[in-house]
Amino acid sequence: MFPYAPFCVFWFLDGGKYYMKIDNVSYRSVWVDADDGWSVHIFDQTRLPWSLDILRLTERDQVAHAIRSMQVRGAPLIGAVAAYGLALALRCDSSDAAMERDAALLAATRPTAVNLAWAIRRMLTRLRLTVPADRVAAAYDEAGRICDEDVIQNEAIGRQGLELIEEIAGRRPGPVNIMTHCNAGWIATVDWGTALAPIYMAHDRGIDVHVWVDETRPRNQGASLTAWELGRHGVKHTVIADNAGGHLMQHGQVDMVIVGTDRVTRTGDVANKIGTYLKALAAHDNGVPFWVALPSTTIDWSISDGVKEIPIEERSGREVTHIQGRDEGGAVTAVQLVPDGSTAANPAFDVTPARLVTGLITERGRCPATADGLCDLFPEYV
Ligand SMILES: CSC[C@@H](O)[C@@H](O)C(=O)COP(=O)(O)O
Repeated sequence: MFPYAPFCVFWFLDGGKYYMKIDNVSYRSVWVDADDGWSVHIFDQTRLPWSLDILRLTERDQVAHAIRSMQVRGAPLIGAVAAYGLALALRCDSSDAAMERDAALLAATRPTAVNLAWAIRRMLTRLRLTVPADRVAAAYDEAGRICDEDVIQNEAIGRQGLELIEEIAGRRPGPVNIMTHCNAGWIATVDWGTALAPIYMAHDRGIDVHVWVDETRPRNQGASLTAWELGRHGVKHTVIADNAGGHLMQHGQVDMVIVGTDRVTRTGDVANKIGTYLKALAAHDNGVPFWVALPSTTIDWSISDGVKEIPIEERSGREVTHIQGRDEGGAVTAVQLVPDGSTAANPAFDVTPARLVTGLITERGRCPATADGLCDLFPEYV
């Protein structure tokens, strides 16, 4: 068995079909192999920005491992990859019992991003109505639809957010300075991204945008993924220590903040990567607009109190005690930051209360982070 293919540009898609381009080759963040028609491909995000490796996933357990270890990450993308994981599992056993077991296993790989549970639920809704003999084909079809819809939604989010950037750019000369936290770009979704989609659109339309990229300790998704994405696309950006945000806001160097999210309550509370709450507090204190970009698949309509009800993932303390980087010889290595014997706590997400959120940018439009605001855009869920 040869589950991992080294990076090679074998998945060439007709130019311009997808937004994400790496060295002029168009990609999505997850795809089914064109030759065998069933194996699932992702970029190994634990290797970025140092190396661009494609992983070929052929079994349920490889998918579960990829999600847990954050080879794939970002709320919409883990939902899409888990959907394909169920398709892979059904290739081995498409009985009712196996399907329910495999779905539960995949849904439990990470707790906070609600897109994961949503995608598995959606797969089961269709597959429970499908006879076992037809389930594999139905599963690939449904996973493909989830991916296609994610792309459409993110592009729409981009258009909605673009209006905000255009409005700032029209007010005065000079760059529009946008701060973001973690990575909510195309590598966190199937394509486009959520928080970064408006930024890419603004850049492509010739608007002068500059992004303050929070490094996003402990796993540094900002420094390693957002900076990489923006750099590939030619978007001006500056990586900052997470603690620098408040200072920059106090000195008028931030026009707006846009972040993604892993789960939004029906009342507009926002769970996102740890540290987002502190950015929202600083933005509130300095009158800086704080926007959250999300597809509706990230809304958890069943809960109202984010602080009490959103499960917060606790990850290994080693992500705090150690840091990975490239040494001067070019080797990627991890080094210890803390004294021997010091322990570390690592809550991976926090909740920003709705009162600190200027508004939500969704595929259906922008709205206040309130139950009424969400209800106006998505009346069918209420
Ligand atoms: C479009 S991705 C939105 C969020 O999922 C993102 O901001 C985030 O917090 C990702 O966390 P991660 O732990 O890297 O999966």
